[in-house]
Amino acid sequence: MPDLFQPILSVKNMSVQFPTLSGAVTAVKDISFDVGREKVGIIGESGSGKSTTGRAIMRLQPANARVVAEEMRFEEVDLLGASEADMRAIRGRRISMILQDPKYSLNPVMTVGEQIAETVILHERIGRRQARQRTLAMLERVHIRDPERVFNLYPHEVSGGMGQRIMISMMLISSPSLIIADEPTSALDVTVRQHVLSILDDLIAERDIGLIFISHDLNLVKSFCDRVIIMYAGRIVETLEACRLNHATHPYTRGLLEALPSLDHPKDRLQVLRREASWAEA
Ligand SMILES: Nc1ncnc2c1ncn2[C@@H]1O[C@H](COP(=O)(O)OP(=O)(O)OP(=O)(O)O)[C@@H](O)[C@H]1O
Repeated sequence: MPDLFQPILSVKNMSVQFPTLSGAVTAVKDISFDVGREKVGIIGESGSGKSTTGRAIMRLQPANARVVAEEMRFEEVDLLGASEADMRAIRGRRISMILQDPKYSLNPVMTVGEQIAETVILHERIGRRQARQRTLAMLERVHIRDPERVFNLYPHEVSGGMGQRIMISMMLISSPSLIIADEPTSALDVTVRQHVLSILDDLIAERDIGLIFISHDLNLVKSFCDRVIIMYAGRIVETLEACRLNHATHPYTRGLLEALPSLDHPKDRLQVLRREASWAEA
């Protein structure tokens, strides 16, 4: 039985810089956080450094990016010192990433079933017949009603919601301990989104997986995650239990909460979000 409170991932004082023609851009500034077997949301407006954080953990940042940290540890692995071969063994097998649009993550010229089966064959070195059985079972697990038929479909033949369920099955079939989901449902409409999220929720609870859920949707993160990290201009300004989000003290988080539309208390005008340069400083 895994220790639910033991961090799977520990990041200490991580910064990420990109050289640009007009000088270095520090996209992530000195951030520290842990993730256990829990759902941690990372929230912040566009450009606040959420995706850069996710990619740096996977070591998938562009070649010119500079990542520095005091520590980046995933289970027993020192992510800072790991070789590219070590990372290839970790990506997809022990840490998986679910991105916004399955269209761009799935191979367009392979059926979805073949792609999932390939993943199992690659990671577990099992035979084709066994991989096919595992794939069909996993498709069923993400509530795909006719897995034999869906196995033979190409990515362009599936809807957005089904595509995302296929991605989830592909990312979970190798039983990772950490999943990084970057805006996984923002391309879906509300009812499909709820369905996809409840499937993801069941699977990660059943397997004690840690989840980093990157989003700009405060309401969604509030209801779906256990803890929320709020980023502003590359910094973590506040970390809270999701159920305590309404008691947030940082003025940026308060601004985000106050900008949410509410049916109970309709507002004539939405507030303009307050921003201060000092929040992005140490
Ligand atoms: N390859 C790059 N070169 C230069 N700057 C970059 C690069 N990638 C990201 N940045 C900059 O880093 C900052 C953080 O970007 P990032 O994509 O992590 O933000 P984000 O919070 O995920 O935003 P969004 O919600 O729009 O995806 C931005 O200012 C962005 O312009």
